[in-house]
Amino acid sequence: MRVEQVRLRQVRMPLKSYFETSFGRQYDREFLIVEVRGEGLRGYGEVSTMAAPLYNEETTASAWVILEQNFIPQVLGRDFPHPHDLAAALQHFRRNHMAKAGLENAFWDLYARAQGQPLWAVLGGDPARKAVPVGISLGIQEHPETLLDQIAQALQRGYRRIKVKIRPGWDEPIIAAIRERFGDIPLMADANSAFTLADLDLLRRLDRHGLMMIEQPLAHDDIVDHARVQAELSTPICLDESIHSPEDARRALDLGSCRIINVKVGRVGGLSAVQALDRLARQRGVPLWCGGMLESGIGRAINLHLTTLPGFTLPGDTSPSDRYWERDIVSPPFTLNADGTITVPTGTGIGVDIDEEALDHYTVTAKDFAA
Ligand SMILES: O=C(O)CCC(=O)c1ccccc1C(=O)O
Ligand SMILES: [Mg+2]
Repeated sequence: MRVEQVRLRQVRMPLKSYFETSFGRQYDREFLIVEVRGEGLRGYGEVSTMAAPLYNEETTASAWVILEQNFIPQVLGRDFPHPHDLAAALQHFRRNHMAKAGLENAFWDLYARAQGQPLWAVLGGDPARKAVPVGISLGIQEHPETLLDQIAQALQRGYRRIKVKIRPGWDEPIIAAIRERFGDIPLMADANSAFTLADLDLLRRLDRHGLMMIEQPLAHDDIVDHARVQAELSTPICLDESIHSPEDARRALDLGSCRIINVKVGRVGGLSAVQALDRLARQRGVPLWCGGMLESGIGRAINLHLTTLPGFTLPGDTSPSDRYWERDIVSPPFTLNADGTITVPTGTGIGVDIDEEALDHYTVTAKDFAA
């Protein structure tokens, strides 16, 4: 399959309500959509960067430059029999994983469409997973009552687990209040690196609440201190920010830095890396789940397909479109089934139709690259 043309778009979508984590409050999403064309077909990928380097070091602007100057010239006009071959052609470029994943995943979509297969099938997903169980990630609020109301609503809608964001000052007492009101619900907390080894006492207090896991309590670039904390806690630590590749995951598991891994396809550099992580996790008996970056319907579709890989055994952060957007860029938008699952699209490729009008509406800039 030859990469004949690439269209890069910078997109800005306002969130229905702000999303606050330990690193800040977001009112909208600014990211890139990559469209790859070949053999009369189009494939789509999403670059899940943020406008500022708050979650990781990439930004939407840096991803644009790297794609334009390095990644797109590397693949344009070339023929790749399989997406793994395109991934291999980008492998010598260091990091910039979200930019890389946007391009590689668009080619996966194109490849799957050319094969007449859904993305999940070419990835090696489990055909029995017609729908995947999902959870919700709830941001930091002005008042604890607001969060408790949101949890009540999420449970009523059928979400399979509740994740709440924590940071110093919005931590153990919040979890205690949730346990007090809702009892033994499937509950976890995500610190987005807001704590240090000096907070070990606080982490021990959190440990008493029987959480499913504590996500990324310590620094974004650490796997050593996390191992020390994991040795002290009975609650599994889940790493997010610290895992950039299957090799990072192997090292973290060897060190005992975590017992669960949050997989974000952008953070690890594309669907080929996700397949390798899935194999590693099954060998090691480590549960995986699909993380989220407040994706549009395109990134969301990709997340649903990859969650059919057999190592993904816990509910992910893939909520339905109306949790984030007044109008999504795919049609129909994703909805939550009453049993807390989202149905995996069945069409070829990512299996969703692009709402071109909505996509154009949200597009800030676009550029075409031809072989
Ligand atoms: O609903 C989602 O997409 C998950 C949201 C989420 O938790 C998140 C959103 C932006 C940046 C980091 C994270 C995270 O998982 O740490
Ligand atoms: Mg996280």
